[in-house]
Amino acid sequence: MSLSQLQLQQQWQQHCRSSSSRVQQQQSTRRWQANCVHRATKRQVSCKAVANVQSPAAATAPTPGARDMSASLTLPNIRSSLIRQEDSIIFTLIERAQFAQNPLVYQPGGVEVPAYSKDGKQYSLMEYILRETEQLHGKVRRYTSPDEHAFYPEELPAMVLPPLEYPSILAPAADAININSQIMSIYLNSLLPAIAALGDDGNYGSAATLDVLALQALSKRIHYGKFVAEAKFRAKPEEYTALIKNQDAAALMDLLTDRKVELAVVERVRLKAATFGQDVNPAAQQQQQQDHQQQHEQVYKIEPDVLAKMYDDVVMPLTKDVQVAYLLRRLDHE
Ligand SMILES: O=C(O)C(=O)C[C@]1(C(=O)O)C=C[C@@H](O)C=C1
Repeated sequence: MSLSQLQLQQQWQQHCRSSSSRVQQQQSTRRWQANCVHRATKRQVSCKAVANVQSPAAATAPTPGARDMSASLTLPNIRSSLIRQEDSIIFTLIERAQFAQNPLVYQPGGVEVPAYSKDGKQYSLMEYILRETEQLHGKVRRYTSPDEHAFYPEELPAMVLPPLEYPSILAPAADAININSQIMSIYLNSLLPAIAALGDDGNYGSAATLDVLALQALSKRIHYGKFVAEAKFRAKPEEYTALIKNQDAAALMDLLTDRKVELAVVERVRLKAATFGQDVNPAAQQQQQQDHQQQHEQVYKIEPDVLAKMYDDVVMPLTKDVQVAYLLRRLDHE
C-alpha cells in the first residue's frame, strides 16, 4: 500500500470512529444548529449550502444579521465540497455492492408496497422508499435548499418548519434545472449493473435503502454544477457573458472544461475506492507477515476502476451538463 493510500485509509478509519461517537455527533449537531440559517425557497441560502459553499452576493433582501459571504463562492471552496461528496458516493456504492441486484426491487409491484400512482399502478419498492423519504425530508425543508433536488418535486409536502429569508447564491434560473430523472435512469440501467452482482439475495429493503442514499448523493454532486458554474461565471464574467448571449452551448462546455482537473478527480476516486473498498484485517495481515507469506492479491468490494470510470463517464459529464444548462439561463432575469 502506498503512503497516500495508507493516509487515506487512516483518515477514513478516523472519520468512521469519530462519526460513530455519539457525543461528538451531538456537539457537531449543536454547532451546526447554532451556525445554520434556513431558507424557504431555492432562492435563499440553506444550512448545507452555507456550510459547503458559503454564500453569495445578496440578490434578495436578507434577514437582518445574515452574513454576505459571497467572497467564499470560489472554485477551490466548491471543489473541496465536491471532494467531500465523493466520500459519501463511493462509500454508499460500496455498501450497495454487498447486495445482489435484486431486480424485483425496481419492478412496479415486484415487492408489495402500500402505495400507487394516480393511474392505479403499484410503485416499485425502491420508488416507494424514495417517495416516502422525500415526503419526510420535504417537511423539514430539505428541498428548499439550493443544493438539494427532489426526484418527485411535483409531490412535495407542505413544510412543518417556517420559512426564513436569506440572500440567494444562484441566479433565479437555477430553480428550473433538475436532471434527476436522467440520473435515475443512468443509475438503474448502467451504474447498478456495474456494481452489484446479478441475482436475487432477498435483501430488498437494504438494497433499496442504499439505492436511495446513492441516488441522493449523486444528485447533490451533479447539481453542484450550478455552484461551480456560478463561481466560474463570477471569475470571468465578460467571457461567459459573450457566450451566453450567443447561446453557444458548445463553447460554454469548452470554456468550463478542465481536463487536467478531471483526470485528477478520476485518480482520486480510484484511490479512494481502493482504500475504502478493501477488507481491512490487521490480524490476518500481521500473521501473513510473520509467516513470510506472499501478500494475497487484494480483493475489492467494487473494482476501483469501475468507480473511476463512473466518474469519468457519468458523474462529471452530467455535472458539466448542469453547468451548461445553468449558464445558458444565467442572464435570463437581468
Ligand atoms: O472543478 C471544476 O472546474 C469543475 O468544473 C468540476 C468538474 C467535475 O465535475 O469534477 C467538471 C468539469 C471540469 O472539467 C472539471 C471538474
